[in-house]
Amino acid sequence: MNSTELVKQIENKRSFLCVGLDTDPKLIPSMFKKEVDPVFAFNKAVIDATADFAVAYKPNIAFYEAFGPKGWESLQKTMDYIPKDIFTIADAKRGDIGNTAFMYAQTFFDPSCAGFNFDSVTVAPYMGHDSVEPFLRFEDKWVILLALTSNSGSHDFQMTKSEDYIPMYERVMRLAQTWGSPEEMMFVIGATRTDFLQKAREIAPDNFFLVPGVGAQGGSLEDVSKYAMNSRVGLLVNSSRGIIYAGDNPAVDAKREAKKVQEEMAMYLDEYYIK
Ligand SMILES: O=c1ccn([C@@H]2O[C@H](COP(=O)(O)O)[C@@H](O)[C@H]2O)c(=O)[nH]1
Repeated sequence: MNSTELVKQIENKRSFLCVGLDTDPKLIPSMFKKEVDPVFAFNKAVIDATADFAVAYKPNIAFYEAFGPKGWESLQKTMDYIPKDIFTIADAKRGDIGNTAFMYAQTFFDPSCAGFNFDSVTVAPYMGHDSVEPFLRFEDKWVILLALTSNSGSHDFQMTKSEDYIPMYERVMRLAQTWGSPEEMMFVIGATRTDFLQKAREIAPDNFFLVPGVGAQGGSLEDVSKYAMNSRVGLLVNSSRGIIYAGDNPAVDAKREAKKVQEEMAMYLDEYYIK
């Protein structure tokens, strides 16, 4: 999916919500446990309940690969079920030397390999340009590079400053913009980093940001919208647990939560989105 299609979808749905499919078999409500594939049955119910309010789905790959072939199969069925006009993110946080990185890219982008056809994959920048470039070889696919993450450990490396006083996350964002255009590269900026949202937008004015950390992690949707929206919206805000585990019945509970977030987003689009 290209950025024009993504922005159009955001405008039509008045939403920049990404629903995280972090499906933990232990947390699936009992009504799904009798199904042949409880993970897929649950995801299907969540997708049915939230597709009107979401512009993206983000299965976190850890929740699927932990269960081997069965998990990969649940992921494949989930991907096949997601409506084709909705953006998809493989939250895999990959990163390795070039030839290995290309294999990872094929895994998620080339349907003739593992069968997946994700729009994007999250990538760790630590190994540098040749570990990211293989993901950029695929047309209309996106790299989502970790920049300033939502966890407390983000201080350990991402905030450290070199002799020129530039924090690591800023160096990553500036250099990575020389590797790929805003049409193929997004950055992960945690919603919990309110104090840096404005700075991140200053560093990368045109890139989309994938923003995890609202909902269960407590980040403010209003601050994200106020400080990081750009003239093409430029935001995909993720909520996983806050939506998918909102109650025992996704058709009611996940729907209610997704609708609530979408309505708040529509308000912020009115207030902060200046084309
Ligand atoms: O900085 C980051 C990068 C990725 N994540 C991922 O996003 C979701 C958040 O889930 P919630 O349940 O809404 O907290 C999850 O898949 C994380 O691995 C992140 O939280 N922070």
